[in-house]
Amino acid sequence: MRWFIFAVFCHCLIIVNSTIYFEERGIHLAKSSTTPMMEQYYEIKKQYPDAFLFYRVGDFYELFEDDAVKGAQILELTLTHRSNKTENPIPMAGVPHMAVDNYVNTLVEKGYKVALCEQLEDPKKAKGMVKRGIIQLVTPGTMMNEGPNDAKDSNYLTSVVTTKSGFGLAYSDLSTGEVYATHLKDFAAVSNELLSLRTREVVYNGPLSEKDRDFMHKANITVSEPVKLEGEHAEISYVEQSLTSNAEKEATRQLISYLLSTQKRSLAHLQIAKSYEVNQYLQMSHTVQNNLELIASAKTGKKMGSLFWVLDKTHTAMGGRLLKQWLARPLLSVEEIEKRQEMTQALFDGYFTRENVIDALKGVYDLERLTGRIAFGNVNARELLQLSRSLDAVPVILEALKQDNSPALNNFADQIDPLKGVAELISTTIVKDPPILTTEGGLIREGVDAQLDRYRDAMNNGKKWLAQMEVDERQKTGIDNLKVGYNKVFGYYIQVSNGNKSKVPLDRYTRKQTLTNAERYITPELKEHENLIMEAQTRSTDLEYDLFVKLREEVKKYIPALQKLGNQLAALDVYCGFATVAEQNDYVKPNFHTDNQDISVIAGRHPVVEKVMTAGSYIPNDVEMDNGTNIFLITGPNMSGKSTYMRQMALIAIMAQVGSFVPAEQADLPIFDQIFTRIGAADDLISGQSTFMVEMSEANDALQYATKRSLVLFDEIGRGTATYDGMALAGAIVKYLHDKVGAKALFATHYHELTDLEDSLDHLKNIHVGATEENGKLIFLHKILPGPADQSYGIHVAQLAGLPKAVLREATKLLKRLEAQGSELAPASQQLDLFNEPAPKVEEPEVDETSEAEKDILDEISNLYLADKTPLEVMQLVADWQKDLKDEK
Ligand SMILES: Nc1ncnc2c1ncn2[C@@H]1O[C@H](COP(=O)(O)OP(=O)(O)OP(=O)(O)O)[C@@H](O)[C@H]1O
Repeated sequence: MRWFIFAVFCHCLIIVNSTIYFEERGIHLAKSSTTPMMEQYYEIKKQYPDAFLFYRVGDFYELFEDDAVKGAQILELTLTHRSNKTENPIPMAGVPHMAVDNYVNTLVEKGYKVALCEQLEDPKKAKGMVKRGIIQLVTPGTMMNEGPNDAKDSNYLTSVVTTKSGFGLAYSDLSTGEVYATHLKDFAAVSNELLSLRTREVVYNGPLSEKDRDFMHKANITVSEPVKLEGEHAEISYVEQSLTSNAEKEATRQLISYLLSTQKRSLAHLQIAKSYEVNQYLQMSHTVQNNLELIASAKTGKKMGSLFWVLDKTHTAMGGRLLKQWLARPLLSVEEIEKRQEMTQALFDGYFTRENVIDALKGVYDLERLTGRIAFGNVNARELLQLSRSLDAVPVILEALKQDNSPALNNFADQIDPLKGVAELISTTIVKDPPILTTEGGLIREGVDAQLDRYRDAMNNGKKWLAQMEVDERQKTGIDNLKVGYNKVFGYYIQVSNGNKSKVPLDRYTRKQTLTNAERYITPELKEHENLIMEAQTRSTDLEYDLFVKLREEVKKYIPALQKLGNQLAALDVYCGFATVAEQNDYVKPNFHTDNQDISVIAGRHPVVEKVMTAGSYIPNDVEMDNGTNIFLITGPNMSGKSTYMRQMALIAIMAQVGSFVPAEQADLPIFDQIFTRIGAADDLISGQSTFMVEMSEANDALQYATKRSLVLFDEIGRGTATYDGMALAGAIVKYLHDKVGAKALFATHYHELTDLEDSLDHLKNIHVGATEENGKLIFLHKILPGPADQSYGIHVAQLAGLPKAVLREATKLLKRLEAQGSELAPASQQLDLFNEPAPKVEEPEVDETSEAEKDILDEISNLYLADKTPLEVMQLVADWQKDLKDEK
């Protein structure tokens, strides 16, 4: 903090007289409007026109011109001018170099890029202008510092290339070095992938239409130009080695080229790209994932209330990130799912094993990101120690896994290399509690390097000599409180309080500094020893840094092994979490069958809804879709639990295919290939479509792309338009799903007329959510029952919501009248046949039965200004109205 205040103070001095500041550093301001320093600045800025240029001057990074104006506003910096002498002063703002990360994060979080320009030589040794250059371009997709983001979030940079047959797409999280590549047919698939990955930045080689640009802007994705790199790059050939598709290779090369050119260093942690196909996993569009609230609540955008919130019992950031990846890409292969299930089951059964593993995992740091920092060259000694402590936890984990009698756990342990050598190397080199800075010594243990030990001896001897000098000088001078001290400006000195000044032997002592209460002196001997100590200190600090770098380089060799270990521990963390959640929430292991698409879930629950309710109050429900039933048409009052029931089915399917246990007493499931939803009124703000348009496009997606192996959830389709339109569309959609698609579908509706479809559609079954009326009050049973609902209770729900009584009375009257007219106009059978014939033209119903007297009274009431009346007058008025009404009858 003190340093920070000092730095800010210094910067103020610069602002007061920047000319002195620059001249002190040997930067002479030219009389003309452009100085050599500014010329250098403009030269560098020219290469990075779309980035904020942070230009290092001494202890500050300076922003100039527009960057300064804009930066000062965003970062709340003081905007000043570089020189008040020139006619056109240059706007300038600065940030202390020690605090630069925060400022860079803020800008990059907002979608900007930052070019960090460093002094590439020691300003004191520089002849003329200090050499400067860009050491890194920080962009939204390459940000490594943990900003406000959760450590459990990945930060992806995605590269997209257009090819003859479609698109190649590759993405990477620079902090962990993971790389994935795929190829896609159309831009819609690309957009969906970008949104699902929550990518922050896309490097794209093709032209963008106005619409696509708008999409990127709304989705908060920064679009960057590809960079062509000269020459061969080991990283590129390493990463792309296992790719076969040209589109994927091209996208990967473009990705790595961009990373290398922005980071300006070798990136030894980039991993071999993993090729994937979107249809290798259970496919869900970004909207479906959002609607089902897999990672975040749709309302708040926060973790709480999502499936991730329920399932995330991980203890490492790596585990959290992996769980998110798994939830977005559930598996299709029963074999692979069952492998995950075996691990979950074994940890579920082995309580003590799990507890021991979890205890050890709590001591494991983010190995994936630590390895990233090692490769990047910005790891410090404390982080290396974190790595070694994490590695110390591995033997404990292995012992726990090996002692368990589960073959799955034993096998898992056999695959793990604890990298003991790395842990030992670090812990025997680095001291127990090293400083954050790597350049000021105090990092390396004694006994590691003989030369370093010699320097340290020299320093210690020197210090001993100083202590002895203090004793000797006290004796010689008779000054009891004489002290030998040290400060950064004057070095070692002898301090004598003012009261003893007269005893100072001025023939030997030279006065150096006067304080209020004391004087400070030096002697030639003192300076001689100071030189010896200082030299030993500088040399030992330099040597320590070299030894540290050597250690870092040594650890670098283990990066692939460390990444593999990080992955294994992350998976183990997720399995332990699955087992814990299953135990705490009473989940069961689902079974899969691949010969048919029958669903049998006994006493299923919604994992999130049950979690926010008081224990035991959630009513479990079955989903039995067999014997050729493909569609459940669900009716029932609002608020009874239709949506919950449908979502519950989808979440159970996803949890099952991820390898988790599920909230049910028993679950026998098929493998779903895709999930489609049309749920609620979650407006799709990114596509800029109207609510009804979104509703129809989502319905269209399902009708076009769903297969017999898909799960479709349609909630109140058609309600976004006029009743008959909506009903007609809903009916037609059900029929199409039934006749042409054959997917498993849950279809909730308020159009009771649709329930008659059961008679004509063999694979459709009516079910409803039970409710009863007691003393005029609606009681929700939340229980799924066979057959259609008898009425919709909409008005009861409106009553629960507290609508004015007058509205409820009027609605009830209208309803009765409409029901009566409905049966007159079209007998039930005819109404239900709506989908085979054009909608009957309905005469506007006559709804106004109010008598003249009633109308007059209502008029009077609405115009009555109560503040003008006394209570007695009001009573009189009411009596008059009663009389009028009686008279009319
Ligand atoms: N099985 C259940 N057990 C207990 N409570 C439930 C159950 N299902 C739903 N609920 C409760 O009822 C509320 C409303 O459920 P839901 O939104 O699913 O109703 P809905 O029938 O879809 O309503 P609408 O037709 O108005 O959309 C839930 O938020 C939950 O509190």
